[in-house]
Amino acid sequence: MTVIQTVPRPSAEAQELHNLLSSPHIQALLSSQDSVAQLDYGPVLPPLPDEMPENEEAMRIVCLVKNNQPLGATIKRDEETGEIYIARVIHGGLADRSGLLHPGDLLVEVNGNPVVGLEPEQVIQILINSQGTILFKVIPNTVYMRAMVDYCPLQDSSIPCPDAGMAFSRGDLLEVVDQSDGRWWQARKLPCTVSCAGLIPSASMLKGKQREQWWCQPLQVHTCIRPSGFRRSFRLWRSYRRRRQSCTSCSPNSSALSTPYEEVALYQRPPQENHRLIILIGASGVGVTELRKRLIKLNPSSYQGPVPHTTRPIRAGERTGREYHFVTKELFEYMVCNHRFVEYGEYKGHLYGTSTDAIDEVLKRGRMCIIDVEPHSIQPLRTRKLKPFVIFIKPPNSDRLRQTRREARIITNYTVNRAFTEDDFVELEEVSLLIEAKYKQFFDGVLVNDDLQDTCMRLCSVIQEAQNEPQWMPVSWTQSDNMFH
Ligand SMILES: Nc1ncnc2c1ncn2[C@@H]1O[C@H](COP(=O)(O)OP(=O)(O)OP(=O)(O)O)[C@@H](O)[C@H]1O
Repeated sequence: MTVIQTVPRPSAEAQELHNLLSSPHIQALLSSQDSVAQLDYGPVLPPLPDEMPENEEAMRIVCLVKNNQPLGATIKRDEETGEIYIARVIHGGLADRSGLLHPGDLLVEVNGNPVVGLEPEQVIQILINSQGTILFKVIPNTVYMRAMVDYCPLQDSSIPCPDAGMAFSRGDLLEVVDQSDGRWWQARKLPCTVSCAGLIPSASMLKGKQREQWWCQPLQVHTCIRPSGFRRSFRLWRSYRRRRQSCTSCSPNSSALSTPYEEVALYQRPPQENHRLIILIGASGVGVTELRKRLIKLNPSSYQGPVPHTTRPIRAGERTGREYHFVTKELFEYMVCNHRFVEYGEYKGHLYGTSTDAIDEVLKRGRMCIIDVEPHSIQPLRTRKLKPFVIFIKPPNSDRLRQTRREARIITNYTVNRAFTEDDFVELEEVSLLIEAKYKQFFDGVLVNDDLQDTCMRLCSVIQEAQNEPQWMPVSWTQSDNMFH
């Protein structure tokens, strides 16, 4: 406009341009553009506090600009702990529109004032007294769950919007960010790569689906793993294994109807607490016994296996409590009736078994107890007391498996000790896939047993991490005694 004004005789086009630019609409548009370009809009949010909490993810800092509207959230006090929680978020209110405050969030500070122990009225007074902006520090009510089933939104006709759904498979760690809807939750998969959450069915919804499926199927698909695929060796403490031929996958209380999500929390074992039980799982012949043996040999003062019980007569050179606990048949059967065994079986007319007491004995001595069990024995061992850490031992790829086991010997029947055959390898690979498919939700770690020495070292460090670093485990294992009966 300035340039046009300085032209002595502007053309018709220049005149028209001048008229256009001086119209009120264009003037308003230009003025807005200038304000935005100069960041000339307010109010200005204060900078984030310097002292950020160490665990940044755990704490959320919410800054809201106070206007004439109410905040649109109610708070409540936990009478036992004195903690203040967001009770409700009123739809359409300031808090709701911010999307940053949710029911169940723990309120830590309001404008720098710690609120724990205060009466809700006192907290409200702080809000009333504050001017301009309000700074909240909250611990979000995030729930972490381990998926115990597989889910695919594209195969679910009941999902309101399949594109908004999130697929997950057993063992995945889910951060559930919204449980306000009884049927559809919102969650992210961890470790989180996308910030946008997806829809997943709620626990009750998924349970309903499982029940429906179970009753609708005319015949249950037989998914059990051939018993012959399990441990075949007949060595010392596990010689009883062969008699275990149960099929647990086809019974109604199998994983098909188990809880679809397991709430988990990060837990660090306090140094004074017993070590976690280490469970090794793997297809027969993959090297579980070998690894376990090597680990114990490497550091016998740290690692130990439980001493099994047997009814077979004691032999010369053996000592009760060392090779076995030698007991009578009556005592053994009494222990079976009282569920004292993790696993037991019969071999050549004698009973053999691993008892929970034998595991406790190792743990009480301050050592790490390493056991290997059939996969279906994992579930009964998953207790708050033992806090088991399950490591799945996997074979390497086909070529490496055959290469590395060229010199290896397997004990297949009684005392026969022979080289691996092609059939052994095929069976090992098949069974390994089946175990992984059916039990992977229970695995805390997976190790590929390629080079033996290398696997042994990795096993060692995984176990150290399991004992000394925070790990995800069921919330029920982490709660204090008075909350958990
Ligand atoms: N990484 C490896 N490289 C070479 N040989 C291995 C490796 N891991 C294990 N082996 C050998 O393979 C054979 C079978 O291993 P192991 O006895 O530990 O199997 P397992 O998983 O305990 O099965 P089972 O209970 O049926 O005996 C053993 O001779 C062992 O030394």
